Amino acid sequence: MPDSQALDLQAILDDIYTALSPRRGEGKVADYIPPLARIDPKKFGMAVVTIDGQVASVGDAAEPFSIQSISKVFTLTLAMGKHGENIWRRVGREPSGSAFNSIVQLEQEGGKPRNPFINAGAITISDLILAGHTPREVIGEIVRFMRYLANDEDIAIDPAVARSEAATGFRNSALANFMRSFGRLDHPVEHVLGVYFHHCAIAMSCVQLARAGLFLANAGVTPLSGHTVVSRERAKRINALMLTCGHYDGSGDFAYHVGLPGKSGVGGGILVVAPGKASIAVWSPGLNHNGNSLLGSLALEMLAQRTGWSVFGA
Ligand SMILES: NC(=O)CC[C@H](N)C(=O)O
Repeated sequence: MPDSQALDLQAILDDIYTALSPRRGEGKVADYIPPLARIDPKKFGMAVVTIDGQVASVGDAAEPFSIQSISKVFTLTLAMGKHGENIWRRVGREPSGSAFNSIVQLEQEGGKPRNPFINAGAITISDLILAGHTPREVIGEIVRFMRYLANDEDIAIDPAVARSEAATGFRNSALANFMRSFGRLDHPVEHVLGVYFHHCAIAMSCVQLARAGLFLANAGVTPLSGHTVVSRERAKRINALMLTCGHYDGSGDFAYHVGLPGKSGVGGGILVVAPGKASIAVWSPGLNHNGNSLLGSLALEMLAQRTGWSVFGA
């Protein structure tokens, strides 16, 4: 299999774009957050940024979209930075096998979420990063972290999406109150959800997202600045969680077809890490039955086949 230097990534992305063009609009756009329901279902963007600095992109790769649950990779990174391995007292690291917003398992398991990527787990992570801070400070910190990682000051929260999530987030509110009833949140539910809704409402383009994920592909060091974001060990662990839990109850299927650590969001984005090679982001708003981007998953399967980047072998 060729190394990434020898791959014509732009040609690969162009081929994927052409092959999937007739299928644009397939899947179901998330409609429980009203501003997401208004996004053109035919949007499609994809970007690959290699650790040695190559950038390839196609379609709507420069257009910001709501990153939603992809933000959970970055809040997990911040929480690990603040609390280290102690976070595992509060949240598990096993695939849930149930929907991203399920409440059933949470009751059976005493209010301890299965992993940091399902909604209950990410709400717990928001509670952890709130320690000693106001919601406003923490929200600012998360946005600054995204700007720093992507090396791009233009990244911001979409306030309409954040407001809408707060207005319609009955299920998330139920999850948070439920955990609080088990004594599993340290801060007021409104504060925790305020942080959670705002980080889900961050808007980024595929290019910005792929740049932000580079540290996970490069053993914890972002090649954009040369800074160490996390240790090599921690980067591996975050990738492991993305592989096993990043697509909710579709994580096994994603590993089977794509074979790379990835994290999806209901905005239709997916961030994928090819360790030692590249960071990849794709955006196509139509979702499959697990709430993961339908065409995005197909595009990544095609990319993994063409590049030989699967972590399970070329
Ligand atoms: N899967 C997702 O992207 C879900 C995130 C969304 N903000 C929610 O809480 O429902």
